[in-house]
Amino acid sequence: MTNHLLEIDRVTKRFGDYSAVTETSFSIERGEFLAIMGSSGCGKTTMLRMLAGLDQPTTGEIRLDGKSQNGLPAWERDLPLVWQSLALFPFLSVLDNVAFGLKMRGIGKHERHTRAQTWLKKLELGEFAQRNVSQLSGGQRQRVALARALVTEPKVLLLDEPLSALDAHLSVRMQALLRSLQRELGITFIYVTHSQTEAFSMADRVVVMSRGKVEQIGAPKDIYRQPANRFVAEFIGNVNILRGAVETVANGVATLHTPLGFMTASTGGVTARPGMETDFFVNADQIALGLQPQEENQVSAKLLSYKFVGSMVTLYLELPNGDEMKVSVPEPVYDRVGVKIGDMVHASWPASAAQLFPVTE
Ligand SMILES: Nc1ncnc2c1ncn2[C@@H]1O[C@H](COP(=O)(O)OP(=O)(O)OP(=O)(O)O)[C@@H](O)[C@H]1O
Repeated sequence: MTNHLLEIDRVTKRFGDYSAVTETSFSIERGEFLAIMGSSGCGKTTMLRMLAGLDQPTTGEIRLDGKSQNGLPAWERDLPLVWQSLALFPFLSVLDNVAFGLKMRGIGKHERHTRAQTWLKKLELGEFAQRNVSQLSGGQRQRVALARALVTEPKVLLLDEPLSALDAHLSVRMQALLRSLQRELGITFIYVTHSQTEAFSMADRVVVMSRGKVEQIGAPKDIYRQPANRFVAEFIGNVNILRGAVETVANGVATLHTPLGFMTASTGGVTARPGMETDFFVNADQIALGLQPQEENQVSAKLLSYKFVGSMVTLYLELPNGDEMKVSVPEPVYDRVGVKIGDMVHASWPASAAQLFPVTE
């Protein structure tokens, strides 16, 4: 007997010659909020459709509570996986769209309308209850679809980009709401998104996919701080990737010979051998800026541009070898350093801010 709610076991889905999902394995726990994240066309929706029983794997197996679901259509499963879909009923009011699932369960009109109203209010849609869905904006429709999926309080809810049409403020509010509802109701959420902010702010674990394959699975913090490879590091985007040849290794720290001079980096458990060429990453928000170097690894670089990202400032520096380096600092630090475009500045970081990628052979 297994404790996993869902197991995806070496699943491949081909459309003709094209492999949309390739040899993918991972599991989902009961009550977990799992986000599947990746760029357009990487196979997220295909994976969700297979979990829902709307598509069948070409090879491999999907197990629910240890039982194979291969060949079983959605409606024959012991545990229905509710799919949050944007396809609302155009001939029904907003209220009746949301109450529809309750009507199908034989719940009386008064109760289903009261429950539908409660969910509409939670999703900030109370005033639209009597409207026709054709009179709603894209973002309002998305929230009606969410209310319709949540009103029946399913055990497992599959969500495909449910907040993509919302503006930034509303999206942040809805993220907080979804997260607290998911915890409160104990629903297992499988949530497909291309948005790192959504995935990282809500999910217990994130699956990062690329070209039909899983690149990394882990808690948001682990993916952010310990990207498994170059793809994840570039996709998550808050690191700099450097390359060097290992000179020495001692106490979990490698000294590397790089085009920018000698640098140190944590091995992160990788067996690094002298002479080995390897990529390593430096976290952009662990780099100190100043007129003098403050940490053991340092480069002097020219400020090319900067941008404000919330309360942080991201600075783009030109390194002596022509490469670019990104540095994120809190706004007061940026003000204190007082560097202007075209100025030279020292960027420095400790070995603990840098780490080798696992070697893929
Ligand atoms: N029915 C189909 N027939 C042929 N190819 C398909 C079919 N469905 C999906 N694909 C292809 O499989 C790949 C994965 O598609 P999928 O919809 O899973 O991507 P996605 O990660 O959800 O992308 P997006 O973020 O753009 O929605 C794409 O290249 C797509 O063109």
